[in-house]
Amino acid sequence: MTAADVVPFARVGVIGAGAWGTAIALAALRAGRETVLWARNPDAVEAMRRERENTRYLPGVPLPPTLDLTTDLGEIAKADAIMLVTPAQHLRTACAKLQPSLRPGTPVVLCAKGIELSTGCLMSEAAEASLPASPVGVLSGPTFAVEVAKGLPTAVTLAIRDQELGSRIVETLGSRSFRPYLSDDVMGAQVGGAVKNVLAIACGIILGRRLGDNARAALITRGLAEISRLGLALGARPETLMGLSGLGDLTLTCTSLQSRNTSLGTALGEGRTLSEIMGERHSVAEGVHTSAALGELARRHGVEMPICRAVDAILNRNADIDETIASLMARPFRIEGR
Ligand SMILES: NC(=O)c1ccc[n+]([C@@H]2O[C@H](COP(=O)([O-])OP(=O)(O)OC[C@H]3O[C@@H](n4cnc5c(N)ncnc54)[C@H](O)[C@@H]3O)[C@@H](O)[C@H]2O)c1
Ligand SMILES: O=P(O)(O)OC[C@H](O)CO
Repeated sequence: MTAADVVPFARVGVIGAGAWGTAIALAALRAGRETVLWARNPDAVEAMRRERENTRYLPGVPLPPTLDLTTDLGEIAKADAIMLVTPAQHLRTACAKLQPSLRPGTPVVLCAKGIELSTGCLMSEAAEASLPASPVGVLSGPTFAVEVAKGLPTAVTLAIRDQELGSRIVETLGSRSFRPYLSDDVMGAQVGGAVKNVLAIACGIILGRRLGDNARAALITRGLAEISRLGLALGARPETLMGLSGLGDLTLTCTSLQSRNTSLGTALGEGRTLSEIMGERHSVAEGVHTSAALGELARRHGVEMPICRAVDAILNRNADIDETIASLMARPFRIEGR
């Protein structure tokens, strides 16, 4: 089958009008699709309709009049393909609310990056349990929402088991500025995106403590080793972990203060407390929850993740930053690659 034979879906529904949901809706519109964006808050929908801007989560980016906005999940369920873009901890509830009106066979593409705290489930595991009649895919990669929303060049991984369906989703979302690469490694496409948020907090701490560029490069590299160990234990393919959703997203997130996880880590490193930082923010920093979920998941699979464990200890068990860094550096010397 050539690209010319692949028929894109006509109508895309996007659940979640945070920064990323809004940016994905704009990418779908730019690709030429009818697009409807769902937000749970009627006042937010009213404000977006009136101002043609998502002033709370994606200020400064105009919303074209062709973007439909709704609070009715029934409207979303009529779409041919659905993008699910709530924060990771709310994904299961969103699936449960969507399920009664969803037509069997409608693909649902998960865009959250994280691990469910209450169960240790990756996003596809949580969604497949709630939506047994829907093919579930994953979209992940190095993607700051504002850049996608403005149409700056971006590439992502789109992973789904059914490759024919995957090709249709690629055609549906792909454009001259948004380039999805198709994969069938659904597990692999999620691991990098979830773990990099925790590693980005660690990189931020290093920035905030002014520990230097060497330390950050070491952390990114050893962090990639942690992603790889966990990914392989969960059945991911190495090339996925080295691709856009793995190495690509790790590189982006750990090297930019645009990242909410990196900037949260920086503030921690500068001496602020987690509750102070969280009290000033309304947008999500997924690494906080995922760091707590990762410990148990890694233990269950016999995987060593010392950097992620250190972030969890600092965020969730009040560990002292300098002592935690000192104990990471005091670990026994190792052979690289093992
Ligand atoms: N922003 C980005 O650049 C970006 C890029 C790629 C992936 N992601 C991922 O997408 C997911 C969403 O991130 P975001 O940037 O859109 O977040 P955001 O902080 O911009 O917005 C959060 C959204 O979640 C909604 N929300 C809060 N509680 C909810 C609940 N109980 N049920 C349903 N919705 C709820 C809010 O109303 C808001 O629309 C995260 O997992 C994030 O890691 C974000
Ligand atoms: O701002 P962050 O840290 O949530 O990162 C956003 C995206 O995941 C980057 O790919």
